[in-house]
Amino acid sequence: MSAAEMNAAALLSLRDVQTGYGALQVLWGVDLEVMSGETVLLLGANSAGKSTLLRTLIGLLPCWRGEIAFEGERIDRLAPDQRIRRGMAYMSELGVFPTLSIDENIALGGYFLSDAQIRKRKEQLFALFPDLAAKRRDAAGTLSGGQRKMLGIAKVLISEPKLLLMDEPSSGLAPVFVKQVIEVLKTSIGAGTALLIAEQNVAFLELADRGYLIDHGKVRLSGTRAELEASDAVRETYFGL
Ligand SMILES: Nc1ncnc2c1ncn2[C@@H]1O[C@H](COP(=O)(O)OP(=O)(O)OP(=O)(O)O)[C@@H](O)[C@H]1O
Repeated sequence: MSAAEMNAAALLSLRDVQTGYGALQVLWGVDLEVMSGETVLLLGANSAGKSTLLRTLIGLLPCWRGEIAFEGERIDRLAPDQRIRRGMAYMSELGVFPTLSIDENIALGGYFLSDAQIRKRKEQLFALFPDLAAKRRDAAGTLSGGQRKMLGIAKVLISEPKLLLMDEPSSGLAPVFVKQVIEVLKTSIGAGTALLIAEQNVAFLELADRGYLIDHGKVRLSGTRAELEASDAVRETYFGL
């Protein structure tokens, strides 16, 4: 069965995805789905393969075997920009260009939109992120770690993606900023945007409809938020219990 046939209603559907770096195989056959508007958490210990999976989904790494379908169509041979034009967006752990201004960083996220669309979306985003609006001409490198994450989020939201892939939005942040990022994601993500978030921080479970636990490049467990919260495997991975 192809990835698209597995669940025709899924926004994103993966079947037997395998990849790695040179001789090192990291993903060993991942099956996963994200439905429209859903928030899905990708949990897993260090080196489990979460970042590798997100890079493969956006096309920064080739898919060695298996299939990736987006809105029912194979995308695993498309270049990243073609995937972005179809409605995917990717926020890496770094997220922003420190030497460019806040304004320029946000505009970059919408590089394929018209100037008029960029202007309109920027004003909507600045209304959502007043801290960024106040500093819009300043270099992104002058922002605090928490504000940089907000900018990274604003930058990927400008294109109003159907699916936003986020790699560890909590990385490098103090707990107080992690809470802020979670709040911003709650309030700024529209119903039309599905999220797939790779995280080590279980606090993100509060955002999730469902999640997957990745272990050594395979899905060890999947379930609803409540099922993951109650899971011994998740507890073992995150709290060593
Ligand atoms: N550019 C690379 N070249 C070679 N090996 C890599 C590269 N990036 C990651 N790896 C290896 O791939 C494996 C999975 O790493 P990955 O970054 O996907 O894990 P992760 O689950 O995202 O972990 P973390 O939470 O620590 O980022 C690790 O063994 C890592 O050393």
